Amino acid sequence: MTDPSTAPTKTVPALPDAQTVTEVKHYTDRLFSFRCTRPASLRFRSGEFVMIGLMGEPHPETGKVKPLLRAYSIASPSWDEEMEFYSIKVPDGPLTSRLQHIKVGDEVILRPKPVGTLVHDALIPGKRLWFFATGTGFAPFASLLREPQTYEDYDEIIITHTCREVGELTYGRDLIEDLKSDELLNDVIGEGFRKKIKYYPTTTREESPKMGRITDLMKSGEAFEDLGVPPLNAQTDRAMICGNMAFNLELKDMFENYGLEEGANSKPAHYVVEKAFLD
Ligand SMILES: Cc1cc2nc3c(=O)[nH]c(=O)nc-3n(C[C@H](O)[C@H](O)[C@H](O)COP(=O)(O)OP(=O)(O)OC[C@H]3O[C@@H](n4cnc5c(N)ncnc54)[C@H](O)[C@@H]3O)c2cc1C
Repeated sequence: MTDPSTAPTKTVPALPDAQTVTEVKHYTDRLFSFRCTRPASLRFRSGEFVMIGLMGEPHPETGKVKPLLRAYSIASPSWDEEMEFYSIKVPDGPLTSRLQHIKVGDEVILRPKPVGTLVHDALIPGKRLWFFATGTGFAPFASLLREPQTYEDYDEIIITHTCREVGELTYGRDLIEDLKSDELLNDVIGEGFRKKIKYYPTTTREESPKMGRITDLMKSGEAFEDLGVPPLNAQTDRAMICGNMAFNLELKDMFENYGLEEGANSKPAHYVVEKAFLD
């Protein structure tokens, strides 16, 4: 029998950068959102992402545990007292197969080093701001839609969100509905801010009022007709893209044809792109 006083210790150390979960909402069997406490020292620009995660399993021999971290867009605006994230549930995904089971009071790891290109600083001034998202790519725009600067800088904000099924639009739809009663935006911008928002959700598989990929709907001109705006041009339009790789590349190609140039933090221009996930 092993003497407990000499057995190797397998205690899990206190979590570094631990934050406490304050709210969890599930939307579909593939999507959920959660809120957690915000590190006191964390400053970020709306639209940026951080690394978040959970501790991995202890190594069977050494007992050592390493954090399992993934990039996540911050879905809450820069002024929020808490942090919000909008997440996929990948059934066999190393992180999200576990993260999807978090509950209020649990701890998550949050590395307080925000980065990203989907920020106002990476765009030059314009009149109309477009957000193009697929799936969880809506997350950075959930942050920017609650950021007063978005409404200070632009006359019109158009948010397009393409998902396979109607239920996958719920997080974005609820958020835009809640903006109607957003007191901070009302106080800072005035009640006219609501009139600046145009929301254009589409589905590709399940039947909904507007079906189709946004790229196809733009190529045919249908999206512009529905929205009552002309196709994008470098004088008036600025855009942020956050979707899967194929979506990002197709839109980039279309934007170059419209005469828009890609911007970056170091060189602001007409549009910016970020991947919603790695592949
Ligand atoms: C800059 C950046 C920002 C990101 N922001 C978010 C975010 O706000 N919310 C979020 O859920 N994920 C986001 N991701 C993806 C995230 O980092 C993880 O990939 C995701 O949480 C799954 O982790 P996992 O360990 O369970 O599976 P992984 O091993 O990371 O992924 C397994 C597979 O699942 C698929 N997948 C991963 N993420 C997604 C996704 N979001 N939507 C659809 N399919 C996916 C991919 O095919 C991937 O190969 C972001 C990625 C990048 C690069």
